[in-house]
Amino acid sequence: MENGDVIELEITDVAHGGVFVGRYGAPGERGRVVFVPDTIPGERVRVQLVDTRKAAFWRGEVREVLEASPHRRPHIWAQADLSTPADGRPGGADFGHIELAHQRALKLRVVEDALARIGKLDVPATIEAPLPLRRADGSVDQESEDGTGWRTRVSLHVDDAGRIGPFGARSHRVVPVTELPLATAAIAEAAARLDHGRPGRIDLVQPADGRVRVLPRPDARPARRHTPEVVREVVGSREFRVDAGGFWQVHRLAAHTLTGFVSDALRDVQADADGWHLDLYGGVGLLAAAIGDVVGDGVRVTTVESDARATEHAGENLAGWVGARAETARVERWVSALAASAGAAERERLARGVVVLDPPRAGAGQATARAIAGLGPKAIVYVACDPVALARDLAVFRESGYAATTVRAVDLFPHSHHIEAVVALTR
Ligand SMILES: C[S@@+](CC[C@H](N)C(=O)[O-])C[C@H]1O[C@@H](n2cnc3c(N)ncnc32)[C@H](O)[C@@H]1O
Repeated sequence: MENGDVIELEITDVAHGGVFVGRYGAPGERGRVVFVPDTIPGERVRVQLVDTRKAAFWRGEVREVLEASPHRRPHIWAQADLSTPADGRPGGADFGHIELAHQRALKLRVVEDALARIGKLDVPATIEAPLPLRRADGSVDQESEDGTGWRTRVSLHVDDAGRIGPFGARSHRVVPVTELPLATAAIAEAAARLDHGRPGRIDLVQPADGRVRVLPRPDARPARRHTPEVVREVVGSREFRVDAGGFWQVHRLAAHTLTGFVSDALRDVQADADGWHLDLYGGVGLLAAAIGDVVGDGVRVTTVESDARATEHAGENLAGWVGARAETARVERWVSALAASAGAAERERLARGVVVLDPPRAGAGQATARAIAGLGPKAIVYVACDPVALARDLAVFRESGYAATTVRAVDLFPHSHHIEAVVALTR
């Protein structure tokens, strides 16, 4: 077979990365794996092959759904629907054609598969929606019924012709759009008003004050950089300073939800004031604050983050705890330097402490995971945004004597394949 050929496939599974799996071959044979987006396990689809170079698998695109899954829905983003020609479909909502509850069942399957196949781990996993937030005035902020309107951060792109929009599905082609259903209403309105920009990126950010900031990030950067605006985010009764363009969780309920999940895990492992706790890949100190709230005023916690401005904010955000420190460093270097320099008293406090880590998509990696385990903390709480990287790191932690009892996934990215998970590990 070659690119352009059209085949019929039965879709049998979901894979990591927002694609689905069918096998092409004669009846009775295992057949060649074909990865296809925009479909659902159980569907029969007509697929055009778009990449047949590899021996192990091919890639295809759906041309027609012959037998639809009962979980198929009109796409949440009309322009991303299969009825739009492929080059006019925006990316970022690759599960938007699937009923919300079924998206979560599929994401759980991806997490379970990664744990079993890549991590060789037999750990049960669960999946939940973002936690509802009860405000001081008694009102409850919760996920919208259809799972839209959650993005408080959106990146759009401007191409050389001045077109503004998200990138297309699986491409770096700018696709102008008339709506942004995953964004908050205020961001969608601000995006609709954008009518020009220099080639590059435009970020739209809506912090807790509700006002949308438009942050142009042209490819041709100005010689003189301006000091970034600092905005305020709110989680429960706590405030966090963060650069408008700096890292903050994207779903409007994410910071609150992760604080809840991490606090539950810290209570489960009985984090207390005896230990020296670490918040690795700490950003502006969101999870260090969760440690402080669970452990109490006497907490000793250090947050480690590579971005100097984020660390500066973490220092201020955690100023209410005298035992809190914020350090700018790469985690891999900081942990090995600590391992080399810690004296007996520090080792003892580390052994009674908990390490919370929230690495970027690539995970901590083998060497860093091993070095973290080498510090010998009483427990590790891992916040992961990629199930495959999580499974790899959990396997390293298991070899180092740390076991997880459950993996608690949470859907902080509805209508996309992305998934977050929180895992508590003890020795
Ligand atoms: C997923 S974010 C988590 C931030 C924080 N826990 C939160 O929830 O707001 C990961 C953070 O790790 C930082 N980072 C990435 N690679 C790093 C490294 N090698 N060492 C230290 N920090 C790193 C990023 O700048 C980012 O702030």
